[in-house]
Amino acid sequence: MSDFAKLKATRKSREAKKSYMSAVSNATNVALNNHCTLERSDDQAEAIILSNDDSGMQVDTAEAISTYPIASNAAPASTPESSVTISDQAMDVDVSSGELVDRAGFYNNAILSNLEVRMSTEEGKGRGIWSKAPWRPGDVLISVKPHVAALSNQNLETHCSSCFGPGEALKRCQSCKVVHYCDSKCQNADWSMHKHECPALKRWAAAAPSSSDASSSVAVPSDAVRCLGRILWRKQKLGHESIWTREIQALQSHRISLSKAVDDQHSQLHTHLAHALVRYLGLTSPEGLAEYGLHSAADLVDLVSRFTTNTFTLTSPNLTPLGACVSPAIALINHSCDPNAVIVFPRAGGEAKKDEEPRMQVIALKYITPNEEILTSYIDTTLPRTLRQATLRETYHFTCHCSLCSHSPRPVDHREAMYCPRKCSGLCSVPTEEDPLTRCTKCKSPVKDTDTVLDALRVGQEALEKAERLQFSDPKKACQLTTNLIPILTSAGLFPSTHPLLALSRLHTSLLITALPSTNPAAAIEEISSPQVQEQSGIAEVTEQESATSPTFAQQKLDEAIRASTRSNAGLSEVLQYGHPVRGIALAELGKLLSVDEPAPKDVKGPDTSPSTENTAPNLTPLLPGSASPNPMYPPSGPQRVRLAYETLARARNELLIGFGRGKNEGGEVGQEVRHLVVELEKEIGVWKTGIRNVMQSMPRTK
Ligand SMILES: C[S@@+](CC[C@H](N)C(=O)[O-])C[C@H]1O[C@@H](n2cnc3c(N)ncnc32)[C@H](O)[C@@H]1O
Repeated sequence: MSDFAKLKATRKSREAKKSYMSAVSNATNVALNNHCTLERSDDQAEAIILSNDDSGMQVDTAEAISTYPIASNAAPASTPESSVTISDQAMDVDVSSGELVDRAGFYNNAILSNLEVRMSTEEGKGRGIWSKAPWRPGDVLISVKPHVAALSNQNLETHCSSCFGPGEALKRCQSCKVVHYCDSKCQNADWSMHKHECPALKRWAAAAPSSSDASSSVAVPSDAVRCLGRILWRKQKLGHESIWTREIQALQSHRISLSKAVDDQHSQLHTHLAHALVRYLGLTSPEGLAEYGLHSAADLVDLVSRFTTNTFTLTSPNLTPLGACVSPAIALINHSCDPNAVIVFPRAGGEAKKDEEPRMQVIALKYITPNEEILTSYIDTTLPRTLRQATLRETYHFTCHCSLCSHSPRPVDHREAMYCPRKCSGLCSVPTEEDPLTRCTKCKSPVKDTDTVLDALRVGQEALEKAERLQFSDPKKACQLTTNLIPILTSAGLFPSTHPLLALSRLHTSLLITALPSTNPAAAIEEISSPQVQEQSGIAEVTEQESATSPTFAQQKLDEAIRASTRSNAGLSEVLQYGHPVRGIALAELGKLLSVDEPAPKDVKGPDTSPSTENTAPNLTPLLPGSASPNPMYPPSGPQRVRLAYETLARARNELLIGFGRGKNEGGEVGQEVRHLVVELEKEIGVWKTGIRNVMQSMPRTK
């Protein structure tokens, strides 16, 4: 076999790339925040009959929130006016001194070795976790199985409800027909919970308006309601004095803040959850709640508030949101918009360690010194300060004073920046309604056309919200929106990491990847030439389809996805810390796209014989310097593309080794997969080099 043939053979052996593509396509909705944003499900909460009785138990939580006083055993964290309630039954804060007293003895156990729980000196911040030792980026600080977890409704059929892994041949519970498991081992592991959940799910479905349609959204309660159900059943089983229960009881609650804002969306969500939970438990009278240790409506609201304040998004190893979970130890970590740690679910142990899943880990993102507080971000830190602050206030009831919120990055925050109007290569802050005057920080030229920029920002935000809503129900329309809006924002001069341009670029990338045509030529030919298709669709349609499955079309779409992914990566690298898991996943996604066999490569001039650039960063800027226009020569084709794929994946691996943990973790499931790809590409590049050397040696020497 000639070297060229060998090369082609290597390229063919990368057929497994189709699975890379499906892996890539799955990352359509990467979670940027660890804490869970809970949504209402259409679960007939309104149908619950609100009852008041003499015992004072009331199921209408909205009213309860404003009516009921603080439970007498609740210990305010700092001052009596504090809106924060922590540790009632756990009694771990001495009310008079405000000191943390670990009476239950559960915080400083093995989970927290080289870490400790302390009371924050900052007003209202409550407890937090501090480091007792130095840590390096990529170190695993905490590794636990959550106390409870539940898949979101859309993942119930595609993932195992015990180990939370994906599966193609999952087995459905015969009785409730809702949850699925890999096998009987997974089912047995979940049985102690599911035996309570199963009849509750059946009861819920039977009461749903169209109970015949088990897949309808009203037939299954939301993940939040199912998680809350699991908390109460487990609490009942283990006893109210067990450490497990006391850890849940010790979670921080914001019930009092809710009472001050009964009409806001967040309070409505609480009311809705409380209603739905009562119904899910099948309770007909309020006394029924007592068997779960809830003796007043205030207790119920406290439980829901603890849950919403301390719930995390359970994600796949590529950060796709899968559901919700609660871990009291990890929930002790306070927030910063510039965090030194992240929370991930790396699934690093593969099949062999499946029974330990889902494993939730806190990973150091930066060097951490002893006596430094461990801080993660509850929200998307690519957002500008005003949006971050609004989300934190609304959902977590505090004002963030982290370094990023107190001192805006100088000279310009890249989350709200635009290019100099005179293209001097400097940047300006984007204008705002309140502060329309802005100038280039380098040449001091003012931005004159502020209305155009303000309009672009406004329509960009509206389009983003609309496209996010449509991304699953009507992805084509969502893609149309992102395709139309991105050029408007870039021509207004916005910097790639500016909000909402970055968010639109990321959504656009994931929509393009999901819509990629099959890159398998065999499949494409089959679709074109199938007589059935020809008969049914008529010639005109076949021609249309032909173009949609032609290699040239596939190449165009692939290149478009690569350009979009490159633009997203360029934006993310401006605003996220090196090694942030979102950066690692986005880079891996780009590397995989670049490593896909080109369906219709451009004229391949010959192998890239340039020296290895393993340690240099690939050029991820498809933009012409100082402007928002894409470089028309990007992406490269042939061997240059293979080399770029190799460099991008090698760089992704380095970042994944931080974001998903070094050592045994090996960057989690995605990091391990990327390592295999890097090795394959290295071999391929080696074949190119050998081929070139052989060709050179066989050529007659010229004097
Ligand atoms: C998940 S809990 C964190 C642990 C909590 N401090 C405790 O004592 O249980 C989230 C709550 O902690 C408080 N918190 C977290 N980060 C904060 C910060 N940076 N500043 C002020 N309060 C914060 C807020 O009350 C927030 O709702």
